[in-house]
Amino acid sequence: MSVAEAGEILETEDLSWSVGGIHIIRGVSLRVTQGEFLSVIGPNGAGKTSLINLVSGVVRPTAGAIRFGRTDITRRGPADRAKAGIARTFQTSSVFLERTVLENVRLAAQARLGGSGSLFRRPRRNDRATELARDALERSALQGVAYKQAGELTHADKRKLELAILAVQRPKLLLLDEPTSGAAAEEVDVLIDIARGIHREGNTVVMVEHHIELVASISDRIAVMHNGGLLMVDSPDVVLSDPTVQKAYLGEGL
Ligand SMILES: Nc1ncnc2c1ncn2[C@@H]1O[C@H](COP(=O)(O)OP(=O)(O)OP(=O)(O)O)[C@@H](O)[C@H]1O
Repeated sequence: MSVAEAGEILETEDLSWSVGGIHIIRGVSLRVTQGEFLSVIGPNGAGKTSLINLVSGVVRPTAGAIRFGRTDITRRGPADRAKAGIARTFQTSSVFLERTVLENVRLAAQARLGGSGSLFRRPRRNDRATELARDALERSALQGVAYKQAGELTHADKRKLELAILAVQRPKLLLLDEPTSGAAAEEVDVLIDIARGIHREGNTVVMVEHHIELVASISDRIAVMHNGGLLMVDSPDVVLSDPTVQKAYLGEGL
């Protein structure tokens, strides 16, 4: 059965990445199902961000393959992968700091709707892109700062804006690398709720995140990384009750 028939949107096969003779990712074979919320956990330096970098095309593997649907994307660059429908959080280049929050999300909406050379025209109150943008702002708890310049936002609001921009793009696969990092405790739940909302709209999400309880509450499956390899991939219940995982998160190391 092909990957697409099995309902898988992403498959990494024996994926490895070395830099200067150091093995950072070691033989990771992972399958992500269409519509799934998969979280990636693991100790600092386990290789979680590197895996996201490999899938989004920021770095190229030294061995192994990556398939997106039926297509082998192993040798494709990040722009090509983005076009194919893979989006990730850290693409700060998609945030225009001197434009308002609403304009930023509206530009993303307009790009999705097939806007061409008119991206910078003045937003009209009732056009479709503005409607989509307002909706995304509401779901991301950003209505109150819609007319603020993106560069003036608090850290947490910037993270919300990144999520709102991604949400409005409706990517086929959304890669979230620690969407709550640097956010104050009271904002963490809000950010995770936004991620949950994006998933509920039918998006496939792969999220790297340190807040284990939140990860467990939101994920269909959890992948545990350690030392560049994949330790296990299973349901939150199975993963969190695993003695090795418990040991790792109690700080005793593996
Ligand atoms: N470009 C690079 N060159 C050399 N080493 C790198 C490079 N990128 C990552 N590493 C190393 O690879 C290892 C894995 O890093 P990575 O950032 O993927 O881990 P992580 O699981 O995301 O960690 P954290 O939870 O701390 O963000 C680390 O030891 C890191 O120093």
